[in-house]
Amino acid sequence: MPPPPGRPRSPLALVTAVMLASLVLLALAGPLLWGAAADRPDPSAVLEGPSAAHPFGTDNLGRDVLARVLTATRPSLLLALTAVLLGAAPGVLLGASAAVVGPRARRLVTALINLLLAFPALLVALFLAVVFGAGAGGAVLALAVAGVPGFARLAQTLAAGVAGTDHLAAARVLGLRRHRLLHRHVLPNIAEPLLLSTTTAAGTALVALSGLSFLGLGVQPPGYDWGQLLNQGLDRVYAQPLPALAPGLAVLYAAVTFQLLGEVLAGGAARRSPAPRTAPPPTAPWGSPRPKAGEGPAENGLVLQVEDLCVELPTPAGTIRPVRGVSLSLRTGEIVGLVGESGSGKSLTALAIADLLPDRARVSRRTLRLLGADLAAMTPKERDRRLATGLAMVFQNPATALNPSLRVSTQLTEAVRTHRGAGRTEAVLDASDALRRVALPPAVLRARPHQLSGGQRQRVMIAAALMVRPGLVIADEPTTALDVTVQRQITGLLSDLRRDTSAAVLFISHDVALVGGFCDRVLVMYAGTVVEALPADRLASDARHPYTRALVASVPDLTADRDRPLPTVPGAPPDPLVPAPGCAFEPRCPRRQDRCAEQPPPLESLDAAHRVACWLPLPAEAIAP
Ligand SMILES: Nc1ncnc2c1ncn2[C@@H]1O[C@H](COP(=O)(O)OP(=O)(O)OP(=O)(O)O)[C@@H](O)[C@H]1O
Repeated sequence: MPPPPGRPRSPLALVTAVMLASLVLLALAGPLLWGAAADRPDPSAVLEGPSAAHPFGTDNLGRDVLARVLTATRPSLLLALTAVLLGAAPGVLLGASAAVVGPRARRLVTALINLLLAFPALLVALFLAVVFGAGAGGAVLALAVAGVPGFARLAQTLAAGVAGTDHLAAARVLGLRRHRLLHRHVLPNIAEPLLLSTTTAAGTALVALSGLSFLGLGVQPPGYDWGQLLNQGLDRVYAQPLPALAPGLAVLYAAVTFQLLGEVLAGGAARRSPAPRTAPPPTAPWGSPRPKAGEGPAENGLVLQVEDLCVELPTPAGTIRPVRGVSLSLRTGEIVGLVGESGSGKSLTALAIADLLPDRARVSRRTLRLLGADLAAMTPKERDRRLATGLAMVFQNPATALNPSLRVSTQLTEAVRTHRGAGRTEAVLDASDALRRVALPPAVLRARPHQLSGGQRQRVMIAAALMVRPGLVIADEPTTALDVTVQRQITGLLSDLRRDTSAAVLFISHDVALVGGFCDRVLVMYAGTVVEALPADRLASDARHPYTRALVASVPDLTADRDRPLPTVPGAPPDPLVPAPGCAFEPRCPRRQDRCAEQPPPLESLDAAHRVACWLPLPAEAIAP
């Protein structure tokens, strides 16, 4: 338990360390030092009270009680720890599995845990101890089984937190199998709190085990543990309290030690802070060319084809339709921006394409083709495989998109090892090449995410995307959490990725200026639909939808009067629970007419490259250059 640098070791930690060390020493040395005295009967000193020779008296065979208590440290601790570990292992596996199994199995696991928790653990332990028969083995097994539901519930709750993280979503996109998701991504991230609980549970198990021995259900003579010594001492507790007090104090001492250990470990975990950050290196040019992207051939150059994508989500207030008939397509080597205000449905569109929406979401689409393959017609397994090899996601927050417990090398190599069957050395060489392409030194392979800056982490995410050689990269606000200089570096990297691998990039952002300067085409989303699609270089000068125009106008430029508030799109986005019968932008639109409130406008072509969904699009000449 090393304290964080510069912090004094707390007195509690010191006391705990001393208590723990004394217990360990006693457990190791007790039988050697006092074992003989503990087992040596002395008919001349039967049931004696405290004396200089026997500070805690003797038992009914004249054996020294103190020697027996000290010798019993080892079996008492070993049995308690065994019971905890035997209960924790299946409990944790059962609970944590809920984060990686399908919805039906998850419901089953939850129901099973709820059912098991309905029975009080102590009663279960007592009942099972009777069923298994009196003895140390039966008592340990009974306590282990009784402890399973508690560990399962704890692991389930902790794993639910990991289940919603971007790094698990990213690992799912990579198509990792369930057992790998479990032992690589879920268990390492819940290990710390589980360890803390196991420590405190060891104290509880010790008391419970002593209780069972005390009741005659645990360790049987000639073996003995603290509970059994307590039982023997209790017969004469009124006449001579010390023989009963000694094992009682030992149980208390060990239980308090485990409790304190849990407290100290928890305090240490809370204090542990990320390592100092280092500045990202400047963007370097790409190295040697990579093989072209994607596993399958793009159909007519089309990497992604989505038609009429709809998402429905049940919420406590009612069902919402945050994505309503989105159609989009991306060609090889194309960077397409998806822009819109917060809540317009950009992320849900991306998640629906990547099959990463929560189970309760209902998704429908007329067409969903990735690299020529019809995802909608595939079995879930085939779809997972196609998505894993054809699509890579780069998430907004690189801090959560990388698994904090794994080294960068593991995170980069696991997908290629899984899907391409690449050997470890080949995968590591590939990973170091991918890092070089995002201008990170190979030393980063040994780092854990918290040792990297935000920009470096996002580079690692892009390197991970490079590793699977995807045909399509979906980058969901990948630069939002980064400063402007690093933003430019990251968009530069994505451009290079497109150039060198021909991957198509769907770049999601609410930053119209960024998208206009970096993408080939832009799709503008409002209230779950695409309202305008046009070449990026025409965004600033040729947008025809009043909403797009308002978005563009809200971007400050260097000539903006700094004394005046920045322009915003007037009004608020519509309530997703109350869909408008007509154009969703109508209440905020300066050009609205009766028809706009009655009928939703279709997305119609203005020219070969420009489509707009508006009954009254702005005329070209009305727009300032
Ligand atoms: N898991 C969810 N459950 C219920 N509603 C959700 C869920 N995820 C998103 N929504 C709602 O769906 C709508 C669209 O959300 P989405 O995240 O796609 O928007 P966005 O355009 O990506 O916004 P942002 O730029 O803020 O990420 C919002 O109204 C949001 O509140």
